[in-house]
Amino acid sequence: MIELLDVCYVRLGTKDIQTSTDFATRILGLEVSESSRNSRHLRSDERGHTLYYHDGDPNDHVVGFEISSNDDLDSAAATLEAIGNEVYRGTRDECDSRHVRDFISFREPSGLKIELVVRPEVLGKRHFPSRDAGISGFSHVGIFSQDCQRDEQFWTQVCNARVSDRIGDVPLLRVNEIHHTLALVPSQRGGLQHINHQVDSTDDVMRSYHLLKEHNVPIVFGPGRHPTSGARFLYFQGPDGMTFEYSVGVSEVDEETYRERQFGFEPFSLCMWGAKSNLDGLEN
Ligand SMILES: CC(C)c1ccc(C(=O)O)c(O)c1O
Ligand SMILES: [Fe+2]
Repeated sequence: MIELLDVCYVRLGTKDIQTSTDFATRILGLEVSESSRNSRHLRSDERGHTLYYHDGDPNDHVVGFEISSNDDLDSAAATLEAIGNEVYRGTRDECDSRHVRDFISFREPSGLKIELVVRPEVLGKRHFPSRDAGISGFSHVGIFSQDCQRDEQFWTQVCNARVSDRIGDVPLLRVNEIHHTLALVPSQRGGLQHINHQVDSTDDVMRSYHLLKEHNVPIVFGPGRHPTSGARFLYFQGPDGMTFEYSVGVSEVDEETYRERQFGFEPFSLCMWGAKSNLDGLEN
């Protein structure tokens, strides 16, 4: 079994690196930690980077998950190969560009590229965001799934993720004590569905709501509150059609006593305040 410790970064191709950087810094509220002509590393917490933009195809999405050691990386590669996945081992240069000691990559069943990384870099220098969005860190991702039941099996049976809740057949999966680190969202395509950053307070969610509207950033869902994790949330659209979420108050799970819950596939399961969703794959 592969043991995922946490999600650690997202890598996105973009048609326009400058527009994406402006959005990430001036709107979303991240900090550029490294810059080259055709790439940007961006920080949201103590980690060296949690989002990476590079010149390239906007459909090129990668999600990195931390695992604990090189031994675990070797056994993850063997497990994945044994079930028919093609596994690629990162070169020294590729590891350096990710600021990790080692990584392997493969594609999950709906086709999204996943990197399993060992020892992602943390910086001693204090994170200093470019705008006061109140971000406390990168927290979870939504992944498009062509078959939620099949993909849930992969994440739970191969990667030891646990179901915290299901909304219909949409599972919210945890890999540690946080309510969820990934959500599978039904779609004909694969790739990333949304990128979540936690913020400090409901005031931060509401302040950003007004700022985003002033900047004509499309609001996709919210402000609202998820009955599943309990988080107050706001979803909005960034460059290349990517959806971002701010949320605050996600619950933690006691592994010994928690029992997964089944929510109906209906609007109030997504927002207990009654906001309507325009999220791709979850419109209501
Ligand atoms: C996948 C969807 C939109 C979803 C549902 C519930 C939560 C939560 O409980 O926090 C999310 O963060 C989601 O993104
Ligand atoms: Fe989310």
